[in-house]
Amino acid sequence: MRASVCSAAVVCRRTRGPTDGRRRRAHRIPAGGGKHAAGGRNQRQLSTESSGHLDRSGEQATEKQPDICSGAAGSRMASITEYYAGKSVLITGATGFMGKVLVEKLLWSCPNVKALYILVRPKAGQSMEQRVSDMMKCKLFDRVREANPDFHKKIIPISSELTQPGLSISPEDVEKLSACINIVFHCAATIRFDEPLKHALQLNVIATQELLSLAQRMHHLEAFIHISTAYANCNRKHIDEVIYPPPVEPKKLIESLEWMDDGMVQDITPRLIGDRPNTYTYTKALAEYVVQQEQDKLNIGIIRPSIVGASWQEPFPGWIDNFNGPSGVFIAAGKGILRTMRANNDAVADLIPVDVVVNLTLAVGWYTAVHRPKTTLVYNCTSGGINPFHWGEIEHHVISSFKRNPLEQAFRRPNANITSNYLINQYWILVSHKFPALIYDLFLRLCGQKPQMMRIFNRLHKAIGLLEYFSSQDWEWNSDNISMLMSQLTPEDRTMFNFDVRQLNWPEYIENYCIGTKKYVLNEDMSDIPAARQHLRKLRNIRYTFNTLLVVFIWRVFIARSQMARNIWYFVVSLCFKFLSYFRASSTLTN
Ligand SMILES: CCCCCCCCCCCCCCCCCCCC(=O)SCCNC(=O)CCNC(=O)[C@H](O)C(C)(C)COP(=O)(O)OP(=O)(O)OC[C@H]1O[C@@H](n2cnc3c(N)ncnc32)[C@H](O)[C@@H]1OP(=O)(O)O
Ligand SMILES: NC(=O)C1=CN([C@@H]2O[C@H](COP(=O)(O)OP(=O)(O)OC[C@H]3O[C@@H](n4cnc5c(N)ncnc54)[C@H](OP(=O)(O)O)[C@@H]3O)[C@@H](O)[C@H]2O)C=CC1
Repeated sequence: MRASVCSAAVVCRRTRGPTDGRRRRAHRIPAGGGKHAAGGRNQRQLSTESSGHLDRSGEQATEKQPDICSGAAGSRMASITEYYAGKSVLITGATGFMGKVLVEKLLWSCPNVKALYILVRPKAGQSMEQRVSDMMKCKLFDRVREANPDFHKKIIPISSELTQPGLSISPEDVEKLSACINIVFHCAATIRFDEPLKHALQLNVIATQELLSLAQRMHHLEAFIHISTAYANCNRKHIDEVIYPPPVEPKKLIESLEWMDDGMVQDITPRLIGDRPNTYTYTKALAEYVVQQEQDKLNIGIIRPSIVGASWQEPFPGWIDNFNGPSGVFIAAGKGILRTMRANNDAVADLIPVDVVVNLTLAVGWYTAVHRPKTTLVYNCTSGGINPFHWGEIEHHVISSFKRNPLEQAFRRPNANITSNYLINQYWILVSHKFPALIYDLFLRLCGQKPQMMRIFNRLHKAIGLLEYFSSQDWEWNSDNISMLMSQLTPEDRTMFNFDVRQLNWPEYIENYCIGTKKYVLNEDMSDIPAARQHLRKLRNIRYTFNTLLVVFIWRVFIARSQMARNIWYFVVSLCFKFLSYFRASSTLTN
């Protein structure tokens, strides 16, 4: 029994589980027809688990798993903060967008967490140590740094390249992790939509399998939390909190791809992914299945966030550090480059702030470890069913926000036209993207510079093409498990680990999101806004002048070629003249 696990909770052995008061009141959680009963797992696995987890080689781990539960009447569950006190946590993908926010929130809200082990690889000429040190200097960690300047001592980097056998973790590190880790959060993945299948499979599926094997060697593991995506099953319109049968048995796919060269894999990829739009969603679906396969040996929770956006509240509103998902679209629109896109104005834009996902993740870690649900619980972390907001509304708020807080050196004034009609979109691409790009590149050539706008648009069209699948249709996610989890939290936890998106004010969120892209992705200074506004005014005047010249030019061409155009022109001019004379005469009379 580990007294340090939590001060207020009753710490009890698993063998006591089923007879324990709170556990007997098993939660029946509706999840797409499947029944999950918290506590039931104890009964089912009593004989194995009361004598410790089996490791991969079948040897029994020496120590029994501690279990926290509310036992006798009058005792209470550990709060989330209390639960993480004294715990050692393993995080993959900690250098990524979501991982960083998870690390920050753990350090902030669970200051007594014992250690955060993070799997990191050297990258882009930077050593693992250098990367972690840079990460901790990031503005995201300001409040943590202020509260505890030594916070970095809790972060223990472990060198790991997830695509390598055994995750390329040294035997010493494996020993270390096996001995101390209590909770695993698996966030690492390739989230690229154009990832070759072999690589996506390697990282999203095989690395997950490797991590699960490592987890089984951890003597004190209480929960394994896997981050999936709400779009893993985007080939369905209604998505329950269940794991659907995989499109193919992962083991068979892995074996088949092993002997194929890259060209062959590329050829069969469309056939394999079928009605999914990319290798990302396909491999994430396979990963869910792979994770679920271990549910008899591990306490597992799966979180499926939808489109993860900037932070809503924590550590401050609008934190974002990448171009993924909608962020790149917002920036391109704010720069006045992107002016048309295929999206359904009336479809729900299922954005979810990153801090909501992280708060839910920590709550799921707590719930999975403390309640030990009988089977893997899936949490659809979405906003559309609870507080819907639509792409048309997003477009309106993004554009108006960037007009109020413009980005520096915009190409054109922000203005957008989203449509679900292919032909209309093609028309606007021609008129609003290609034509201005051609003119600008011509201008650059005349100035002796290298043309660049057409190249930028080609890249943008490729990126947008990959996103349109998600912005052109609606999905409906069941989120009963989220509601169930919320009902399990104390009022304090509900505030500190807030994942209730009913409170989210979308226009305010979008405004902060746009400002966040300016400040943290583009590193632009807010003090430059007056100059940026001045630049937009200049662009507007250029546009008016250009439009006027264009009309005059076209009209001149018509007049030169058509008698009818000349007649209309004389008629309009004489009409204007008559009006002017009339107004002059009437104003002379009144004076
Ligand atoms: C008309 C305007 C109206 C505005 C309002 C309407 C809004 C509609 C928005 C619709 C958005 C829909 C979003 C749906 C997202 C669904 C998400 C599903 C949820 C998930 O589970 S996963 C997370 C999402 N994943 C992604 O978003 C990844 C997508 N990205 C890619 O797959 C690749 O990046 C891409 C697009 C294929 C490009 O590849 P490549 O050309 O190789 O470029 P790199 O990625 O290597 O990037 C090079 C360099 O450029 C930067 N970059 C990337 N994207 C952009 C961008 N859009 N604009 C500017 N710069 C960009 C990137 O950071 C790299 O910079 P470095 O400095 O690192 O070199
Ligand atoms: N962003 C989104 O909109 C959504 C994300 N998700 C899921 O959330 C999770 C986190 O996503 P997000 O933070 O946005 O993704 P990021 O791309 O920002 O982060 C990915 C993380 O995985 C790590 N990683 C990738 N390849 C390797 C490798 N070969 N070896 C070691 N580490 C590696 C990256 O490390 P490095 O820094 O070294 O590259 C990085 O830390 C993913 O599982 C994703 O599927 C789900 C729904 C939406």
